[in-house]
Amino acid sequence: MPFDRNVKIAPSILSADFADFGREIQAIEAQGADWIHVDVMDGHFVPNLTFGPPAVKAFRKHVKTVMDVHLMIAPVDPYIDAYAEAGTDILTAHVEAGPHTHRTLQAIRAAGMKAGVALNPGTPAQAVEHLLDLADLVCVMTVNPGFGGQKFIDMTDKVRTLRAMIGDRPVHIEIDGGVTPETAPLVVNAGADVLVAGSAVFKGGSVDNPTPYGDNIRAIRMAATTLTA
Ligand SMILES: O=C(CO)[C@@H](O)[C@H](O)COP(=O)(O)O
Ligand SMILES: [Fe+2]
Repeated sequence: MPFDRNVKIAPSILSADFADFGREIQAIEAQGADWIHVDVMDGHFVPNLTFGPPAVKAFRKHVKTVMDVHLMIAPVDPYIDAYAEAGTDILTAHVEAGPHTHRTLQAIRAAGMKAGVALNPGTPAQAVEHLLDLADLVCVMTVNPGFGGQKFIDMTDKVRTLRAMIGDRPVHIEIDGGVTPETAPLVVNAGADVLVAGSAVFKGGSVDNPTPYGDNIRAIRMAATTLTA
């Protein structure tokens, strides 16, 4: 698969109807989602609990695009094979989740997935500098992880630093948290190419009325690709 530098919108199903994931995934893909973002939380690394490998495997049956799994768990390594087996395309682990992220990223690739590394807002870009040859994606958190619907924390300078560090390597920069048509241009202008959005995509719509999902995705994409440098 050639490296895609265009802006991609990855709706987070954390904001979907938890009783209807299959139809929600179908609806957002039909409405223009590029990737599907799945937030895995363990109630330990973050103060919230969501899904594990069996649920992710069930989502896979509905995902036709790219399944982007964001692990907010510690430890990570014992679960890597289960997420590969569940059909994950991109598996992202936090650099704060353990002392051996280098080994974790190697194991993710060895299991046949693309490897991502995420940074909390308080973690500097330099924390992942030594990992850039092992990563396909760097996820810059623009909220403290654990919940959808939080206010965007401006990490524009970190994104710019990372894009310069990455240079010509084929590494995506994903932004996660508080992405809206107002905040998207800031981070895309700084070098991000993947925008996770939960509340801003799902607001106003439902599986029986999915048109607002498409309107919301288009509004973010339009704002993000109309740059004001
Ligand atoms: O990883 C997380 C939160 O920890 C995210 O993926 C959120 O689910 C994004 O939600 P919004 O901030 O877009 O509502
Ligand atoms: Fe996420």
